[in-house]
Amino acid sequence: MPRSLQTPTAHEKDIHDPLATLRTKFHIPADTIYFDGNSLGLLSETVQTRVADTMAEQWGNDVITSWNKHNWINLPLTVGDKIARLIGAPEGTTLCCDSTSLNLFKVLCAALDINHGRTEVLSTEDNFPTDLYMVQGLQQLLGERCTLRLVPEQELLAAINENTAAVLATEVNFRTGRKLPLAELSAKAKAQGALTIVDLAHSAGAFPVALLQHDIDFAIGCTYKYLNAGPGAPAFLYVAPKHLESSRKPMQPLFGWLGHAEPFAFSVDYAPAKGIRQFLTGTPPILALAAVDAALDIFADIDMADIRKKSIGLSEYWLACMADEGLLEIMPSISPDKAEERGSQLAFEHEHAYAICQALIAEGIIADFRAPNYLRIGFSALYNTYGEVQQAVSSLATIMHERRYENEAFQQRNTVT
Ligand SMILES: Cc1ncc(COP(=O)(O)O)c(C=O)c1O
Ligand SMILES: Nc1c(O)cccc1C(=O)C[C@H](N)C(=O)O
Repeated sequence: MPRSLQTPTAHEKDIHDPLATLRTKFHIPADTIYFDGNSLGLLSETVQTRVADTMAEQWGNDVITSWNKHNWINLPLTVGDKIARLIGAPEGTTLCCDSTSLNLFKVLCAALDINHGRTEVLSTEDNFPTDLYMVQGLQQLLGERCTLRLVPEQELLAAINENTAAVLATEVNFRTGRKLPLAELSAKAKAQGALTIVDLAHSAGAFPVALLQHDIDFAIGCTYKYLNAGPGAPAFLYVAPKHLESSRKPMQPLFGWLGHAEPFAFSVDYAPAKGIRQFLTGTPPILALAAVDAALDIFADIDMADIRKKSIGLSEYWLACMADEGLLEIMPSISPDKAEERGSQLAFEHEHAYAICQALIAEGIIADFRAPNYLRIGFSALYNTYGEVQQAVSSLATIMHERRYENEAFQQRNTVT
């Protein structure tokens, strides 16, 4: 059925939005409409206050006693447990630490070790590059014990076979927004004796995830997108309970002292801590972790199903507005047509996508560009409104009709796009 605007209006949709009040928790920059929460989520007052307090009270006044007094030492685990609730993971299986890239390295090693008769990491050609680079780096280290096979995303399921040690899949494609069917992926992997490693960078906080239910072996992801924990905030890592329970030797090779069974014994030889703690490496970045902790508090009373519902509502409305303006013919969507097959973003193709994005930014509408020629729009159910969608698409229409992308100033490339 063709999408059409009809009723209710954006204003009516906003009035009836059950999540509408959450927007007031966020700092919305003046004269800005922000559709880039899929790259960097917005700052909330909750985070700002907690970081200021952690700095002034805990670091400032309680200084080193805070490791015990404020339980800093266990923050990667307590924050990890809060993330666990959003990704369908049980307590004690998730850590908040390091970057997504580093965490991937750790779980890749664990997966190859568990499935040690096999060497193949199977992934998609269009995966986020850092995921592929981490495998390539590991390959350099392990030689023949690690191989990488890349297939087109739509062939991933069929490509899993008896040689596959681990399937490495990003649930939501960072360019197209296509959402892979984790349940089917996991079932096929299990049937072939392969393990699953899932990158949830564009999933956590964007819609419900059910890691345990889908029997996923390992997961990683970041907290600075839909979880709004701030630029470079620590990432997360999940290991299925069955692997944590059955491990008899260190599961990963980065033997940091805080992953040791007794870090304050300061012994010469490494012995891994029990459970998920052994995936820790060095001293946690407390200020950044405090930000993640506070950012997660915003999700405490929210049903992730409501977030998903609104995210779909916003993206469908965006498409309806574009259809109404006649924009989909000149900049077609490269995202799946069915909302259930998308994450929380849309992407559109146009040869001048970069300049179009810059022209939008000049109007205070922040989206982003991804090479080679895609305009990406990320929807955050916590703070975006239907009114913003309407206004942004109307500006986009003006930019396209006036061909503002031909302006040279909008064609100058920045280092970070
Ligand atoms: C799918 C995916 N994985 C990983 C990353 C980034 O990893 P890191 O946190 O190590 O920079 C991103 C975005 O930057 C991403 O989109
Ligand atoms: N992590 C980023 C950064 O440090 C600078 C600029 C952008 C990012 C991103 O998160 C990119 C993002 N993963 C993407 O989907 O394109």
